Amino acid sequence: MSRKKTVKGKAASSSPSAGSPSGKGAGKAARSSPGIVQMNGVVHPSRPSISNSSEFYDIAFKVMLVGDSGVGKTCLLVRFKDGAFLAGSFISTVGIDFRNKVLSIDGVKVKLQIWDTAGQERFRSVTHAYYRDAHGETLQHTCLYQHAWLTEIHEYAQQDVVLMLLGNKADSTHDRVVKREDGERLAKEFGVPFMETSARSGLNVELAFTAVAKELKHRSMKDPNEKFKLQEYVNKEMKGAGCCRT
Ligand SMILES: Nc1nc2c(ncn2[C@@H]2O[C@H](COP(=O)(O)OP(=O)(O)OP(=O)(O)O)[C@@H](O)[C@H]2O)c(=O)[nH]1
Ligand SMILES: [Mg+2]
Repeated sequence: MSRKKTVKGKAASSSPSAGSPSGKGAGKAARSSPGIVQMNGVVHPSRPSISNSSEFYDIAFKVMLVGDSGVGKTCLLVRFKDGAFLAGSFISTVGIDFRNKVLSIDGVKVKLQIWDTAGQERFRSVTHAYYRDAHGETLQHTCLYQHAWLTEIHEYAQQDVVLMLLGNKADSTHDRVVKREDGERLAKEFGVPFMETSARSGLNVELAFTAVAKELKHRSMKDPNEKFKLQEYVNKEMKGAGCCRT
């Protein structure tokens, strides 16, 4: 199989240890990501950004993180990409940003281009424009609004998009808003896989993205000898909130 090279955008090269990853901030500075430049939250067409860091891959997919503001989308992405937790004050994402990560799935290099969207209502029209090309989506939920998010995905995303519902902040009874049973019930209602995650402890973060990558790879390669059931895989691999998987 021929290998392609991935070029990361500027967003992928920023350091989380700086405390303010790309995609966060007051929106004063211009930053670039593929095809867009964000300036004070306004999106303008542009050329793709150039970076000297690259990695080979076989297939690529676009995954979007969507959900209410403050549920931990950016922290989940930073945990997955860099293995770090963004402690400190909450800085809401302005517009949209992305990071690339290449996973090795059953010997195939799968590149996930993960888009971190802004949960704030005022950026919703920006997010809508990105749904169309997304192959996978993960949702984080704080409350009953998930019905609205799922409805929105059905309206704007491709019909066969891979969905995963995540209940983040499983490490903290204080910070979490939704009980596990409620998350499970909602996921069942919509027929999507569900798992609890924690960007702080790392619980199930790798698993969430790997499961989506496996499902996408399985669908795209259509290997009749390979059987993969997303929900079964998640149920088998998932760790409880009491555990410490990172
Ligand atoms: N306890 C705990 N706190 C978390 C976790 N994930 C994120 N947080 C905290 O929740 C706050 C919001 O996290 P973000 O990742 O910035 O939230 P977001 O969903 O990206 O928000 P928007 O960019 O506004 O859409 C921050 O103060 C984080 O430190 C987690 O797993 N556990
Ligand atoms: Mg954010």
